[in-house]
Amino acid sequence: MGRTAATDEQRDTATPATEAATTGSATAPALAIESLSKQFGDGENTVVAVDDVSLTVDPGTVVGLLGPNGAGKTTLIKCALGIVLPDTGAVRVFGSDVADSHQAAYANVDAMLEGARNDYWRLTVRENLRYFATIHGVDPASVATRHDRLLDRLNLADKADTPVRELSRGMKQKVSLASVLAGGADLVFLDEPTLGLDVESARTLRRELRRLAYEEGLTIVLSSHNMGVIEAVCDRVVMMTDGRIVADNTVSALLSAADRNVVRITSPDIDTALLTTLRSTFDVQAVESTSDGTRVDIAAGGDTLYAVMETLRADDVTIETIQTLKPELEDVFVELTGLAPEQAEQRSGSL
Ligand SMILES: Nc1ncnc2c1ncn2[C@@H]1O[C@H](COP(=O)(O)OP(=O)(O)OP(=O)(O)O)[C@@H](O)[C@H]1O
Repeated sequence: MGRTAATDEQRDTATPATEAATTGSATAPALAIESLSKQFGDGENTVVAVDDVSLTVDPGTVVGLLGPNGAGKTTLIKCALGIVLPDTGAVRVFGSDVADSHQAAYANVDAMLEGARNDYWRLTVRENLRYFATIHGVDPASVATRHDRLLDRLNLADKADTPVRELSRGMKQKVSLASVLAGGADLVFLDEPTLGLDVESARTLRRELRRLAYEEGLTIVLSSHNMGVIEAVCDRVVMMTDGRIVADNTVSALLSAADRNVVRITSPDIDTALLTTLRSTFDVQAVESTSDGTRVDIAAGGDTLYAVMETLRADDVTIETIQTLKPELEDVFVELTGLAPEQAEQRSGSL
């Protein structure tokens, strides 16, 4: 899977250092889920949470799971982690089938579920990192530099010797993430990692996730309702609804495939009669009065733009401004999941 969807934030942190991780010796996928299904309850109360899902994640990539509430994201992650037993299907982690060798398969895997993990609040930040490295079988002294860098990058260095209980909620969450990364796992699952963080902390965290993937070859599977996070951090987006995958591609490929090119035209000459004509001929999506005249948004895929221009010319309309609005990930999400736009807005607003 290529990294064609690099945002500015991604480019800031991108280095070629992890090419080996994605193309070199590690030939097995970091995660391979094959035909996995999981249902809860029985009879009339049966809920099919995950329905025949297959997914392969390459080492050193960041894959985002996006979907409305109840789509099956958490269940899929829990099945991948062996916390929930699937009804059917297989999970392989770096080539090891988790059914054959549970302990070995998960040796280099860690997770932060539901935006937090159980850090020890009486311990200091650094003690937590050392503790979680130890339970991963890593001598904390051997990863002290890594811990310093993590604390530094997540702006926690000056809190390193402070007990976690004395930190703000956002800081606690950053400690949770640092703890997940402290043991040097090669694959981490992060469920809503930026939930509840302020804008600056969320940005810091996104940057660090990108850096860890690009520079250190960390593989990240991340679930979030926040499309800004998904767009900034992920190489690839997997959209789920009703337990199934409805899209699986790079952000840029999803955006360019979206059939939602909208042209925005502003003119003082657009009157009610012309608006009626436009509405009856085209897909007029919004109309607004501005200081430069009336502003109209029209869906303009294919040759529609030419037809719109022709209609305006026939009415002697002088155009003040014209621009094309690019589709956003949210539009693709709405299109593929069948959600109402306001539902998607609520989701993307919850940083
Ligand atoms: N332990 C359980 N018992 C019964 N039903 C469950 C259980 N866990 C999940 N479900 C159901 O499975 C479906 C998928 O839930 P899941 O939590 O995986 O979705 P999700 O995409 O993570 O949703 P959200 O974005 O709200 O976290 C839902 O209908 C949910 O109610």
